[in-house]
Amino acid sequence: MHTVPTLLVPPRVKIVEVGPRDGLQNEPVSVSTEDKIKLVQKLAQAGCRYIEAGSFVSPKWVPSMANSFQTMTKLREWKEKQGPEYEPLVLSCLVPNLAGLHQAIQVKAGEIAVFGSASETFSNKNINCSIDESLERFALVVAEANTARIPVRAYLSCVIGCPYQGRIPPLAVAQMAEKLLALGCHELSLGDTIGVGTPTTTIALLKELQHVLGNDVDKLAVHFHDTHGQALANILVSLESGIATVDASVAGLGGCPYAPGASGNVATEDVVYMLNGLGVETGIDLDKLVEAGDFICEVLDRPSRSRAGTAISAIQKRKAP
Ligand SMILES: CC(C)(COP(=O)([O-])OP(=O)([O-])OC[C@H]1O[C@@H](n2cnc3c(N)ncnc32)[C@H](O)[C@@H]1OP(=O)([O-])[O-])[C@@H](O)C(=O)NCCC(=O)NCCSC(=O)C[C@@](C)(O)CC(=O)[O-]
Repeated sequence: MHTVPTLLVPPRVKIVEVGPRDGLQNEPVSVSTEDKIKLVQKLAQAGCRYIEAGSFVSPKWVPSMANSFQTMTKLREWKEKQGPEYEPLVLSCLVPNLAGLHQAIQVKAGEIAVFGSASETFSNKNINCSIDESLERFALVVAEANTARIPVRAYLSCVIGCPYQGRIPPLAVAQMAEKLLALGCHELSLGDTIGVGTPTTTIALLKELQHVLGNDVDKLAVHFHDTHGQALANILVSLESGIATVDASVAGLGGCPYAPGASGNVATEDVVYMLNGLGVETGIDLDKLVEAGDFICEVLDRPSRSRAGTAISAIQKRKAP
C-alpha cells in the first residue's frame, strides 16, 4: 500500500467570484439591474471581496451584459455608503477594447479584465480578431488603465482545449501567458473554457507555465468550467502546485456564448466547502453564500448546479422555523 499523502495547499486562497458576469452572460433569462445588484450585495455580505460584476462588451455580441453600466454605477454608489468592512471589496468588469475601458473608467471600476485566448479560432469567434491583434488592443487598454490607476487582470481562454481547434499545447499557452503578463497585468487567470481538463493535463500545463514564467507563476489564477465534472479535482492539483487564486461562480452558473458545449463554471459553494475541509482560509461564510445562490436560482427559475449548495440549502430549510 502507498503511504497516505499529506496535501500541501496554500493556507489562504483568494476566491474571485465571477457569477454576476461569467455566470449570467449566457443565461437565456435576462436578469434585471436590480437583481444583479442584489446578487452582488448578497455575495459581498457572504464575504466575497473580488466580484466580477459586469462586462463592457458590445451589447450586440452579449445582450445579457447590456445593463453593466447601470449595475456597476449603482454598486459603486452602494459600496461608498458601506463601512470600512467593505473597503477591500473589488468590483471588476470585463473589457475587450478602449471603448470598454472608457466605460469602466466612468463607473470607477475597481479592476478591469482583458480576455485573450490561446486558440486563434476562439479569439476570432469571441472578440473578432486574431491573437496578435488582441495583444495590440490589450497593450493600449493596459497602458491607459495604468494611467487611470485601474489594476488589470487578464484571462487566457482555451488553456487545455478549444471547441474549434481541439487540444492546445501547453507551450503555446505559456508563451501567450508570458505576453499577457508582459503588458503589465497583475494577475492571469487560466481558463479551461470548455471544461475538458483533467488533473493530468492540468499538472502538465502548470509545469510548462512554471518553466516559462519563472517567478511570475505567482500571478496565476485558475478558472475551471465543470463540463466533465473535473473542476474540483483540477483545482486541488492546482492548489498543490502553489496556485492560490481560484475563480468560481455561485450556483455553478455560467458558460461562454462563443464556446459551444461549455457548461457552468465550478460552483463557488463547492470550492468553499472543499477549502473549508482542507482548513484553507477564504473569508467566505458558506451559509450566506448558499443564500446568494438560492436567490439567483429563484430569479432564473432553475435549480442550483452546486452539489454543496443544494445539500446545505436543504439543511437550512429543514432547520427553518
Ligand atoms: C470585442 C468586440 C466589441 C469586437 O466586435 P467588432 O464587431 O469587431 O467591433 P467594432 O469595433 O467593429 O464595433 C462594432 C459595434 O460594437 C460597438 N462596440 C465595440 N466595442 C464596444 C464595447 N466595448 N462596448 C460597447 N459597444 C462596443 C461599436 O460601437 C459598434 O457599434 P455599432 O456602430 O455597430 O452600433 C466584440 O467581439 C465583443 O464585444 N466581444 C465580446 C464577446 C464576449 O463577451 N464573450 C464572452 C466573454 S467570456 C470569455 O471570453 C471567457 C472567460 C473570460 O470567461 C474565461 C474562460 O472561461 O475562458
